Amino acid sequence: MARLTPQVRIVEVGPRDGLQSIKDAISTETKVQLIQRLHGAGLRAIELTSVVSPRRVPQLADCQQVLADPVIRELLAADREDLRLPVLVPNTRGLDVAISHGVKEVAVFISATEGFSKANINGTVQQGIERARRVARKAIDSGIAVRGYVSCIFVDPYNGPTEPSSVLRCAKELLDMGCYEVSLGDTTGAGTPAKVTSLIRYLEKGGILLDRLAGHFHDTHGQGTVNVLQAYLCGIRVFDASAGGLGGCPFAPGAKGNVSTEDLVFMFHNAGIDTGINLAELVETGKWIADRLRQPGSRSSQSMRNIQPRGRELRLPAFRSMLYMKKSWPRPKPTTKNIHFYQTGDDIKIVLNQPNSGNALTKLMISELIDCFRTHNSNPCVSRIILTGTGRYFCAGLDIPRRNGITTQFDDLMQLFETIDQSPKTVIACLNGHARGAGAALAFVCDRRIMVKGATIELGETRPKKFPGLVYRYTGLGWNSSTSGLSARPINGSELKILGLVGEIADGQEDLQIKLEMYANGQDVSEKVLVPTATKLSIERTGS
Ligand SMILES: CC(C)(COP(=O)([O-])OP(=O)([O-])OC[C@H]1O[C@@H](n2cnc3c(N)ncnc32)[C@H](O)[C@@H]1OP(=O)([O-])[O-])[C@@H](O)C(=O)NCCC(=O)NCCSC(=O)C[C@@](C)(O)CC(=O)[O-]
Repeated sequence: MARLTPQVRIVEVGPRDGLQSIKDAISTETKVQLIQRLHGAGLRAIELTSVVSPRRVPQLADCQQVLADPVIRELLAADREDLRLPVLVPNTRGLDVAISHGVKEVAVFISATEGFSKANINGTVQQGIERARRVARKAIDSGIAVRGYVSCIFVDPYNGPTEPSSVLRCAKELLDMGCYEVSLGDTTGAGTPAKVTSLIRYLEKGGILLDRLAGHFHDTHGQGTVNVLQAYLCGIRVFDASAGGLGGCPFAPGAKGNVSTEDLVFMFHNAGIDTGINLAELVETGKWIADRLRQPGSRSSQSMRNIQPRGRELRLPAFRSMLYMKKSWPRPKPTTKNIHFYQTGDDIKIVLNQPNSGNALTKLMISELIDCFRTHNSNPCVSRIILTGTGRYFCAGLDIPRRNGITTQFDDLMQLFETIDQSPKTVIACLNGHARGAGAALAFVCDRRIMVKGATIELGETRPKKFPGLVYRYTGLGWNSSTSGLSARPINGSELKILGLVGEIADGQEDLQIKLEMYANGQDVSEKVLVPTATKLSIERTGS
């Protein structure tokens, strides 16, 4: 059995499936721009068009102009393994046209059912298989990759329910003829999660490997995303989708658009599963094309138009916990010497990286942190910001060079605290080690805290001035006898947990990462740590 990875690959079919059944003429320029924007949003598999009978699909009659456009030619010429730009072809004639434009991948398509096969390609299922085999043979001989579709996996619009054995037969034929992957087309959108599970299990038992399958769900009954989720849970990792939820086959009456790419990306990112796609740019593109074609667009783009990006309102904790798995934190983002930052899904992790000085905050570090928070505070695709450090300290306080007084640094620090406090995201301090003075206040400015066992927090002040004063403001605690004792001594995690100031205590650094992920996923979150933000309280300087 193939080893399953959490990552998914999304194949954007908007420029072909999304547009093919739209009646009003769409200019070649708009089609090219759509492809360009999708590529710009991070999509790395885009079905460009189809080379089919222009009488049958008039909307794509300009396929050759699309392929000959300089923008598309440049994309096709790019020698990049991570970029797949298939073109749908029904026969070797279509393949020849595709090859003449430098296309490196084609998609062949057959139906599992006779009624749709006749309507779609004017031939039987068997004739469709033979045509596809001729295309695949010639393509592979010419060094062109071939992807395959099986349509009507659940229901045929003319014949009714589909026999799973026909789907199995077609999938096997496509793989045998050399398709590297078979996309299962729920052409009519009749699928439900139960049907999805049952068919995938059936195909698996029939000898088809899950990593050779993709899901292609239409959203006729609003089941698109839930079918994708179900297929994901069954082990499928490749999904076709269309920006703006456009689409449908002109030969499948009643069928609606493909599941929208924005909704899939939104769902996967909320589950901590990276797609490599920039959701904000994708939403813009989905809105742009839907508006141009006077279509309603995807649910995600409709809701994200009016977003008040209070991170936690965008989260779907149930999905996150259903799909819980250990995350990787890939690709260090442009980073400075002092601060590293990483992104996975909708989470940003900021790591203070000056372990030799206990991550004490220099003027430069404070300004870098302010920039970093400002950038992510305004990004609607980020839900949580996690602040942590390397070494024995989370943060040992302020690093004040002799020649500078504390005053300028304190002003900067206040600005940082204000920026964090006013962040619309959920900010979690993940205390990898001790926090002292300004470092302790930094932890308390965050919405939530988790810490490693053995770490302590020490404000280093005995009077409600400066850092203790800030802490009481940010946490909403009053200066009373039970909390005033926090100021003068190192306090351990257990004590802070009793006071409701820390959500979780981890047994070690590895456990801290696991607890962080579970905590961020909304698992076992105590309401006690959802402290009120200080923006409701006035932030005053409490002394210098
Ligand atoms: C399959 C054929 C070509 C058979 O076509 P045919 O009707 O059997 O007759 P033909 O082979 O003699 O060709 C008919 C006309 O098409 C021309 N022709 C023939 N081939 C080409 C070509 N490659 N490029 C451009 N033109 C072509 C050919 O020259 C002739 O022109 P005419 O003499 O009428 O002026 C035709 O029925 C056809 O093009 N059907 C369109 C199929 C289609 O695009 N369907 C939608 C895509 S499939 C889909 O949506 C499902 C999927 C993949 O998304 C997954 C899912 O959701 O399930």
